[in-house]
Amino acid sequence: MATSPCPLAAWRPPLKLTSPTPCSVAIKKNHRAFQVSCHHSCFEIRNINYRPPGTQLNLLNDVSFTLPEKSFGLIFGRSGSGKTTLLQLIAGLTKPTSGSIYIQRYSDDGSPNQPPVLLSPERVGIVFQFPERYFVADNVFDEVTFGLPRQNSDLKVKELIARRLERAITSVGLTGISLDKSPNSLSGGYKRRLALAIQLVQTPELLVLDEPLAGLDWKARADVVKLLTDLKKELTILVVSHDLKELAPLVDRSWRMDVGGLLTEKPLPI
Ligand SMILES: Nc1ncnc2c1ncn2[C@@H]1O[C@H](COP(=O)(O)OP(=O)(O)OP(=O)(O)O)[C@@H](O)[C@H]1O
Repeated sequence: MATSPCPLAAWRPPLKLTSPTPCSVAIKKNHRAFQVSCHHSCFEIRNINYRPPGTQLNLLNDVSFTLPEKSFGLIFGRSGSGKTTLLQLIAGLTKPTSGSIYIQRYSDDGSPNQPPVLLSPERVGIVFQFPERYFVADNVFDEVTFGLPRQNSDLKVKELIARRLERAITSVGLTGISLDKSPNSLSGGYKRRLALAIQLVQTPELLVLDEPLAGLDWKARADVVKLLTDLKKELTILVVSHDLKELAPLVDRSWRMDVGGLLTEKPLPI
């Protein structure tokens, strides 16, 4: 795979302006020079094609894009154009017909470390549209720790699970909720927080979310937007959504998916 210099060189605002750091690029704003800290890894989706089994046409056609770590990407576009399918491919739930997804790490001087590493599905957390429909446990504790080795009696493993649980619950703001509560008894907004905690407990590096605001009232939507704003400080987030106005303040990069599975980087049409 051909590698390119750190994509931050072509990065656009919004940018985090910081004091000079290693791996930084100088930009000028209002005639003053700033240093912009560089991202040290990027998720690189390269030439993804996908043709569902038994069909004649590609649903996704040569999809390529780059998402620097701790940035927020948004994919919008017509219903049925293949956005959800792309998220499922990135999360490793479906295999692309061709193409790959990498993590490219950069050294302090901004040059790419060789070679890029294939992104393993364990590094990706996916929250489906209406995730509450997939809750399986009787209480919040079991729901969040479902995928962890809870039967392991090793004290170190138990401590690790407890730490991860606490961290996930805290980072989604579920600390005031009893872990004995039924997931289905939570409000709409809290169910979405729980769905995020289920992924965060697995400590993903990339979080992909399908329509995170769908079906919520205005208050819950505002809560989820605030939560995603906080999570963005720690994680790379890729969202598929039709709710462009509400998510716009978070968005660093956006792409439009057109029918025929063609993805193009575009500003949000708002
Ligand atoms: N395995 C498959 N076999 C056949 N068709 C499929 C398969 N997977 C997806 N499709 C079809 O591909 C199209 C794109 O689906 P997808 O859900 O990815 O679109 P989308 O852009 O997310 O739409 P929406 O915005 O409505 O959620 C749909 O028409 C879907 O039925």
